[in-house]
Amino acid sequence: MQKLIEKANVLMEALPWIRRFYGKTIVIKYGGNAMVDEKLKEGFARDVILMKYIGLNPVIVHGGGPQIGEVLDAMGIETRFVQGMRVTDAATMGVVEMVLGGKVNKEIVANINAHGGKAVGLTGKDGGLIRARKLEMTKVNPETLSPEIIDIGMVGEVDVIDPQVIRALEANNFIPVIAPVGIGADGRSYNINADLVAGRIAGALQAEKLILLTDVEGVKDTNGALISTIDYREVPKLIADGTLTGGMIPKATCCVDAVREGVAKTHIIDGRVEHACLLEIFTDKGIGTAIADFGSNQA
Ligand SMILES: Nc1ncnc2c1ncn2[C@@H]1O[C@H](COP(=O)(O)OP(=O)(O)O)[C@@H](O)[C@H]1O
Ligand SMILES: CC(=O)N[C@@H](CCC(=O)OP(=O)(O)O)C(=O)O
Repeated sequence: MQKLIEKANVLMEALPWIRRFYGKTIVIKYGGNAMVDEKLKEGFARDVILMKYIGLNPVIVHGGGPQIGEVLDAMGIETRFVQGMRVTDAATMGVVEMVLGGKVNKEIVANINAHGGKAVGLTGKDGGLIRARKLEMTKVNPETLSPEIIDIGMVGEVDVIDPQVIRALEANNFIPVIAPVGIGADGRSYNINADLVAGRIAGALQAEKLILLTDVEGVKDTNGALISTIDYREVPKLIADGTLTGGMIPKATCCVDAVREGVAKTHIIDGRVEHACLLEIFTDKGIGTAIADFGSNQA
């Protein structure tokens, strides 16, 4: 009997959060282990469906860097990254679009639908969702010490998000699943980092939350301890002092941008944990690192 009461208590813990987030949009960047491990994949699909059934509006933006890498390898096409971005020539762009917009996107859609949801897959081309422009990347020349533009091909950044197609899907109870491929004013496809797309979509939708799933517990301090909350104004300092490095820099920066655009709270959480999204949204303590406006006097 006690066990049953404990189960009821767990459900009751969720009640204030369900009330608070009812009708609200939650943008989730899906990637890493959560997208390859069978058990985690199933758990993610069920989490998203549960969210939808209790009245939240989940919007999924997915990555797929490793999956693109595998296909490029099999085709004998070399790939390299500059400042975390894949150098994307015409042949690579073809593979990116095929893998992200095709295989990866449809697998996620099929997984959600197999568990009772109604997901619809899109790329940024559908409904004019993601208007992109070429990413101008600069690098400091070590000899002249002046910044130089380096050409990394068809890598884009988000110019404008037109959320109309997402609103139309939400209104009809569909779950949008978005591949990070945009279209330029020139009609060409652009390969965009998935975290950046998730951040801008969250901003355009004025989402309640942006959740980035990754393969670490969250943001850690220099001793390796998890930092549970970070005021968004502190992020530049954490980058400058070397607490945040590598792939965590664009993630945290995209959280800061989303907060600036009006997203109430952003989270970097561990996608290796089963039901990570539910634990973040519906429990009092949550998991991972929250980046938001916690007030400027917070450490
Ligand atoms: N302060 C930090 N806390 C946690 N991870 C960090 C930190 N600084 C750098 N990292 C690195 O950032 C990585 C996450 O970024 P990335 O590999 O790009 O994630 P993903 O592939 O999930 O998009 C972690 O695996 C870790 O190596
Ligand atoms: C420009 C650029 O690097 N685009 C990424 C898009 C996919 C992505 O972001 O996937 P992850 O989230 O799994 O890294 C790429 O080509 O890998």
